[in-house]
Amino acid sequence: MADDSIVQRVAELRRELHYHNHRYYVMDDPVISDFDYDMLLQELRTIEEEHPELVTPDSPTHRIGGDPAEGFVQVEHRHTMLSLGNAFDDESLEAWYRRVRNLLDDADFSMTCELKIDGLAVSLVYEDGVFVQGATRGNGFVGENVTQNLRTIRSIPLVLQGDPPPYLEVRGEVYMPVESFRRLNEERAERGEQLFANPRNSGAGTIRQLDPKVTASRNMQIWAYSLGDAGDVPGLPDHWEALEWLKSLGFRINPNNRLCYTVEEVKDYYREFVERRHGLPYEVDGVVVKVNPFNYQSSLGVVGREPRWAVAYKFPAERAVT
Ligand SMILES: NC(=O)c1cnc(N)c2cc(Br)sc12
Repeated sequence: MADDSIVQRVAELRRELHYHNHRYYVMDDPVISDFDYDMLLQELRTIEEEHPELVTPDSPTHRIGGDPAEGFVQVEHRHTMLSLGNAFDDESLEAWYRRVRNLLDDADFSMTCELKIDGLAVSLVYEDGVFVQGATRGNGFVGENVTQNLRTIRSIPLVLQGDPPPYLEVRGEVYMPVESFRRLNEERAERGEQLFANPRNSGAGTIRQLDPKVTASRNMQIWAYSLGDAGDVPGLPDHWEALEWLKSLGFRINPNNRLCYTVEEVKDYYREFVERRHGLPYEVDGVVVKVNPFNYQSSLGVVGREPRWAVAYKFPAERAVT
């Protein structure tokens, strides 16, 4: 049985490694060298090998879990994963805005503008601040349990910081950075293997294949973009504060998110990113505009599977490069 000093050292190493993991993979702002990080990880691995009774599933040494899965178990989402209505031009964006304003009896309201990431939507469930389940969107009601694959994504926290509630669901988009996609296809071409068509397909394929070691080898990333349900965290007044709170818990939140107060500001944001989109290290296919205050979101509600309080303003389709 390990004595107290070893138990203390293990807890200290885990805290330090989760912290440095957050700094490197979520904040992209490491404060330790790779060598020193590896030394800490190796020290924890050595202790865990000598004291297997100390191993816990959330240990930073256990991101790449067990053997390949036989298949994916289905999971039911506690809160339906909705889809977005689309707008393709300023007129349809303005029509959405007018409809919302009418339904809110001409109240003023702020909106969040967020880049629509061209990846794979996932649901992350945390119990007592520990990552316990990751699932694909599936049909919105039932998805696939891909927990073991998502655990290998370094920008998905295994243990939350701050003071999370006993149950928390977070939604995000996992994606393969463009540079990782290019490198992956280069390697596949050298091996004479079939190439992936685009980062979205290679990212989705990476999450939905059965071997966590393959996922771990492909530098997948995530942008977290909402709570599973605003009701899970009663104290938050609006979506913008929810994003700030998620960031404080250790989630990776897109730095280009912007709070807007008029539809003109939304259009400015959209036009800015029509120009900037191809300079980003990940693919985006539009802007998600959301009514910010949660009380307005709940009074607007959902039609079918689409929230009235959000719209995806899509970027113009581009000529496929043949
Ligand atoms: N920021 C966001 O809300 C966001 C970003 N990227 C996406 N592909 C999606 C999809 C839904 Br549904 S929301 C959302």
